[in-house]
Amino acid sequence: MKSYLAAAIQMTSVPDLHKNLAQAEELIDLAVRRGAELVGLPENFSFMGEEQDKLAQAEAIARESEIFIKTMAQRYQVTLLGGSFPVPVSDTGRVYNTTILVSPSGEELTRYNKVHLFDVNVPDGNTYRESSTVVAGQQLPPVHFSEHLGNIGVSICYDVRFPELYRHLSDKGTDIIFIPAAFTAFTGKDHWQVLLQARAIENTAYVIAPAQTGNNYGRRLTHGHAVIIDPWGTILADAGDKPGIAIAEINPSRLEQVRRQMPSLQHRVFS
Ligand SMILES: O=C(O)CNC(=O)[C@H](CS)NC(=O)CCC(=O)C(=O)O
Repeated sequence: MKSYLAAAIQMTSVPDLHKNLAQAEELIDLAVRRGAELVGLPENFSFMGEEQDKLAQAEAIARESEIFIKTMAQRYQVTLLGGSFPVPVSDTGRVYNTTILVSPSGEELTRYNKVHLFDVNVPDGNTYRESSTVVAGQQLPPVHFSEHLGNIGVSICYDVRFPELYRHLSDKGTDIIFIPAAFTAFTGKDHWQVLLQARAIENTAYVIAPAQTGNNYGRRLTHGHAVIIDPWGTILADAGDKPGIAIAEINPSRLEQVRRQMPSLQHRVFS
């Protein structure tokens, strides 16, 4: 594993596929011009809108999102996480909430369907029923083993509240955890940073968390603050609340140093 720059992209995705893909390419271009070799897009990067609109356009969103991710990875010669996008599940009328990691040659390295669905009545009065349109994934997320970039584990948004998923990634040797998200503004202000730092600290791993921000559609407000966090829990970069990027160095000697200073993974009793 070498030292390199990684970027977490922050977007305000709207109910317009082509607008979102154009915004995503601009931000990938920015990240690459600043030297990033590993880049992540947020959850639902290619479409944020009413659930019924998303379902109606799911075939096109799925097809174009996947082509877009592979084309961008090749065009910009980066390893790219396609945050998440809907993928129709036959005979259900619903979709998976899916993320893929793609190599600079356009090859799919890993694929994961979000396991934990956001069915929550948020105290601000908004109700979320992700399971009404999304089929839950049935498999733990995969880890991609990379000689150059380190071992990369993936997850999506609401997963961040379930530490057992990350302990699984950690057991598989994960050095870098992706957590692309579209956190609500209401929960995000109190929980987002704390949860991300906890996942980084308890697994002594880097966390790369691309995010949605601002007013996506209707009354949907997302929290922003795409971040990159080091294995000590220090926030290395924060994209604030406007579309943009958080960019920071992923450094194997820092990883090794923190794992030496805080060997908690070696002190587990119940494993
Ligand atoms: O809403 C959309 O348009 C797209 N879908 C999402 O943004 C997903 C599923 S509803 N959001 C989350 O999982 C938020 C979790 C969260 O905010 C928390 O855990 O507090």
